[in-house]
Amino acid sequence: MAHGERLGAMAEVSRGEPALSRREAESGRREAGLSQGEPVLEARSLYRFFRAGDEETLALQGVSLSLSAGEFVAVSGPSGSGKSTLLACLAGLDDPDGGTVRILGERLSHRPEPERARLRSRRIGVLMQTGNLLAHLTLAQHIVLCRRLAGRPQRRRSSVKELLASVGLADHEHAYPGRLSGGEAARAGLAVALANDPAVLLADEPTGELDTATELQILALLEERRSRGRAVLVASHSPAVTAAAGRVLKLRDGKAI
Ligand SMILES: Nc1ncnc2c1ncn2[C@@H]1O[C@H](COP(=O)(O)OP(=O)(O)OP(=O)(O)O)[C@@H](O)[C@H]1O
Repeated sequence: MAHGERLGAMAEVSRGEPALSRREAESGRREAGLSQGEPVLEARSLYRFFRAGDEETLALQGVSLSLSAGEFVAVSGPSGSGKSTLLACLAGLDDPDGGTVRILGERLSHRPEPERARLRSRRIGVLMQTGNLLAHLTLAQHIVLCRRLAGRPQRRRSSVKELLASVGLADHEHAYPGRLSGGEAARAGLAVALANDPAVLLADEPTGELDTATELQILALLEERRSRGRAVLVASHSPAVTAAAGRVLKLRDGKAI
């Protein structure tokens, strides 16, 4: 069984629901307004330098990539190779010193922060290793807040529950992050990143602190996103992540190798 199929089967077991049929996957893509293979995120010749006194770090040196609907790509490379810097530029959390990032054809880089934030909130989900949740908000409040910030009209109240159920947290609508286990917090962070059903999910070491079983659960959920025609990019040191991805972008010293 191919790794993707194994992850799909795991998702099925973990949620007690059948794996997606081809028709369901196609309908997911249509809902998102994406066609299979359509370029969703494009980065051209990204450069990022950091200066501290006389020291200059060349964190990214001309990295290009294209991520399409229905793709799961891993970014791997040794510590300091530029993975987090790349993800931050792709998410519009940081601005590259050179090169461009486009999301669904619209330029994200070199725009004022409020415009980048607007595009990010509507089209990109961001998942980090930790720090995805605010201590004083329940999981339902996180999701409602993300939708409001994206200017989305409130959907049915049940849609919050459905989203939480999709990551196995149906009964945690009113839970605060402090009450969650590490695995639950990781899945809750994923639900929040998916609150606006983004075309692209960018995840930076999302499984770094998780045990193997929880890592596989998260990977199964990412694979399900991919199979629904969304794009997924994960920066990670984990061999399980690179094995789950359809393609791996390797970085060394800020360059794609
Ligand atoms: N804000 C910053 N100021 C100065 N240097 C930075 C900054 N952010 C990153 N760097 C440097 O840029 C290089 C790339 O860092 P980055 O965090 O992107 O690597 P990474 O591959 O994600 O590493 P890790 O796997 O350890 O998270 C490193 O040399 C790092 O020290």
